[in-house]
Formats: sequence, C-alpha cells, structure tokens
Amino acid sequence: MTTDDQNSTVSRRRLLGVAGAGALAGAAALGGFELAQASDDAPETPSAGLAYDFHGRHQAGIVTPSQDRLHFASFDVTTSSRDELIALLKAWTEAAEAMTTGASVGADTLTNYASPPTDTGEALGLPASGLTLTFGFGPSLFTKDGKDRFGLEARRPKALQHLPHFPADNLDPARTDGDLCVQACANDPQVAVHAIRNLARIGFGTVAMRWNQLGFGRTSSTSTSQQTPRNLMGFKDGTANLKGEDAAEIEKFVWVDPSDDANASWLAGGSYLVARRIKIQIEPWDRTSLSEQEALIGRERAHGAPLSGGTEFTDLDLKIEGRNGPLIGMDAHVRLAHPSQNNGTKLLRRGYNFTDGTDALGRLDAGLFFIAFVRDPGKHYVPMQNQLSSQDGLMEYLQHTGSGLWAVPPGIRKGEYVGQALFA
Ligand SMILES: C=CC1=C(C)c2cc3[nH]c(cc4nc(cc5[nH]c(cc1n2)c(C)c5CCC(=O)O)C(CCC(=O)O)=C4C)c(C)c3C=C
Ligand SMILES: [Fe+2]
Repeated sequence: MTTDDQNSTVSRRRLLGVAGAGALAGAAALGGFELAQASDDAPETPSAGLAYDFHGRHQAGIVTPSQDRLHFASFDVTTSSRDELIALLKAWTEAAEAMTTGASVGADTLTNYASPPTDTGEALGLPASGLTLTFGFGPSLFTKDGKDRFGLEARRPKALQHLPHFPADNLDPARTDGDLCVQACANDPQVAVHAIRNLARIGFGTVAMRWNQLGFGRTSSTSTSQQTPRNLMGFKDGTANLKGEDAAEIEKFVWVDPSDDANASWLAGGSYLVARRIKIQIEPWDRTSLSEQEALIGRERAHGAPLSGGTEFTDLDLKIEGRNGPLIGMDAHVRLAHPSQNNGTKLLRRGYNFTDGTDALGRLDAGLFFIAFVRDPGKHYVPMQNQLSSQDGLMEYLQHTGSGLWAVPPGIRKGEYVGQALFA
C-alpha cells in the first residue's frame, strides 16, 4: 500500500517525515512518548503524532482508519462569482495542506503585527493528530432555486440529488444540506475544531457556515487494524462495516468509476458522502430490557455476536429459527441492513457519537451522526434507508434530525486544488 494510493500509511518514518513546524514542535514537546506511540509495535490506538497525506488518488478521511473526533461543517456559498469560488477552493487547499501536517495556516501568522494572524492559533504546538479534511459539493452548488450560479449545472452528477423524505424524518432545515461540506477528523478535538474554524475564517465573504456538528467516539472501524467501538446505545458498531483493506469491495461500493456518469467524469475516483444526524431517545432506551435491546439490534451486547450464534465476526444466519420465530427477528436492525436484504449492497460507515446538551424537558440531545461513503446514493443508500426507516424496530428510539448529500471529488495531486477537474 502506498500513501499515494490510500493516504493511509502511518509509520515512525512517516511521523519523522512530517514537515510542519507545528508537528515538529508538538513531537518535540511530547518527547519520547510520540516516538513510542508511532513505533512498529505500537498499539492500534491512533496516536496524536500521526499525519495522513493530504494528496493522493482519493481524499483522505474515507478509507483511512477513522479517528476519534469529528468536526463536520456545511457551508453555503454567498458570492455569485465563479472566480471567487475557485479562489476559495485554492485557499482551502493550501490551508488543508498545511494543517494536515500539523503546521499553521500562513507563514507569517506570528510576525505580521499589522494584520490579524493568518491562523487562529489554538492548535499551535499541537501535532497533526491524524487530521484529515474531506471536502464535498452539495446539489445546491450546481443549481439553487433554479439558478446555475457558477456555470456548473451541466456537470452535475445525476446521482447528486437532495435526499428524499424518508418515513419518520423530522429534519431541522438548520441542520440539513449545504453547498459545500468539510469533514474534519482528528485524534484531538482541538485540532479538528481548529481546522474548521480556519477554513471558515478564510471563507469569510465567500461562504457562510450553515450548520456544523461535533462528534466523539467513532462509531465505526474502517480498518481491520482497529477494534470495534461502541455507540451510545452501548453496542459494538462497525463490525460488519466495509474496511479499507477490502480493496475489491471498496472499488465496487465506494469509488465512483469513470463509466458511472458521462457528465461527471470529474468525479471519477471520488465518492458521495451521506450525513444523517440521528437523535437517540436515550432515556427510554436506558429503561429497555437487555433482551429487548439485543432483539432490536440483532446482536448480543457484550461481544457483538449475532443472535444466530458465533462470535463477533461470525456471519449472520438469518434463517435459524428459535421457539418464537427467527433468532434474528424480522425487524432487527442488522437483518434489515444486511446486504442479503438490500440487493447485495454495502456501504462504508464512518459515523460518530454526539451530545448537544439537553432539551427543554431535560432529556439528552444525543445520538449518532451517521456518515457513509457510497459510490451511488440512489442504489447504495436510499433503498436501505427507506427500508430501515419504515421497518426497523430501532426506529421507535430514533429520530432523524439532520441530513445531507455531497459529491466528494477525487484526491488532490500536488499543485492542484480541491475539485479542480470540475472547473476545468
Ligand atoms: C442507512 C444505513 C444505516 C443507518 C442510518 C444506521 C443507523 C444506526 N445503526 C446503529 C447501530 C448498529 N448498526 C449496525 C450494523 C449496520 N448498520 C448499517 C446501516 C445503517 N445503520 C449496516 C449496513 C450495518 C451492517 C449490517 C450487516 O451487514 O450485518 C450494528 C451492528 C454492528 C455492525 O455490524 O456494525 C449496530 C449496533 C445505530 C444505533 C444507528 C442509528 C442511531
Ligand atoms: Fe446501523
């Protein structure tokens, strides 16, 4: 595996090769700890000193191992100038190149006393922390209120539509859609927040942040080297996820192929990002019996094994019957999400837990910020969501409150800017 292909090789050599001043300062500050964490026999826990290459065939933050923290932001473009939009994407690329190495934005951030600093400063001295920045273009970038603001309409991918209304959706427009999105993931929340804040600052006058979401505790593993984490329902989440190492399946289900859409050859090597803010009714869930919880998921809670038997990674057996019907019930989440019930479809999940305070009744506003990367949302996401939203027993405890779909351009080569082929 090369960094060019996967952006994901992380080794001591790589850590030492990180060029950013911030990363070097951070590594020096942490002394031997950094090196110990990044050594070949290091535990699978991601270290703060990791750095993923921003350049490569695909954007990082998709098949690279998911980090612990998320700051996701959706932006609306406020200018009607195509040139200003391109200038923003160039500036964002330059800033992303710096920040993903642990460096500050702008060379003279602490020496030019006549201007505001070019970097907001809160990550100064912190290492790269595995920061990845993944950029996406929403349907409204191509056409908004019937207008082709930037001359892009003819190049809009057919699959890039606003997501349909799903049963039981209760979407807040203030947490839905957006012209552009940026997924910032890192192993330090301050690094992820710093990245989004700097991109927003750079975009002042060109874009306005529409909504954003903080996330913690990844709810999926995207690499076989990672342990399966737990979501706020207390279950292991990500066991049957696509993993970055499954090259053939990633090719089939994640990356857009040049033959997929003649209008959108610029998207080849990219993907689509689906985001759903799913609130979990935590208090009723916590008063539900263990047997009911396990029946609704279709797996046992302690180790994540399917209710049809075996251990965590044993395949589901959807046919085995118990005394009262199938051991994995007809409305169990894993049955309804399983490829055999979805035309063989798989998706790459990359979600995070969230808590956003309490509501007026003192209930936690918490849940799962679901993110998935798919090759074709109309085939690989919409039918599955329709099935889950209408039949999944878990829906009694869930409410979808935010949503969006973005086309994620392919990786950026050195000297290029994010999404350059779209504007060529
Ligand atoms: C549309 C896709 C999906 C949404 C939305 C979704 C929400 C959601 N999921 C859990 C908890 C679990 N999901 C699990 C498996 C699983 N989920 C999806 C898809 C969506 N989930 C898929 C494709 C799968 C894999 C199915 C399979 O092939 O077996 C599991 C089991 C562990 C695992 O395999 O990852 C859990 C637990 C919650 C709590 C949630 C919304 C809040
Ligand atoms: Fe799920």
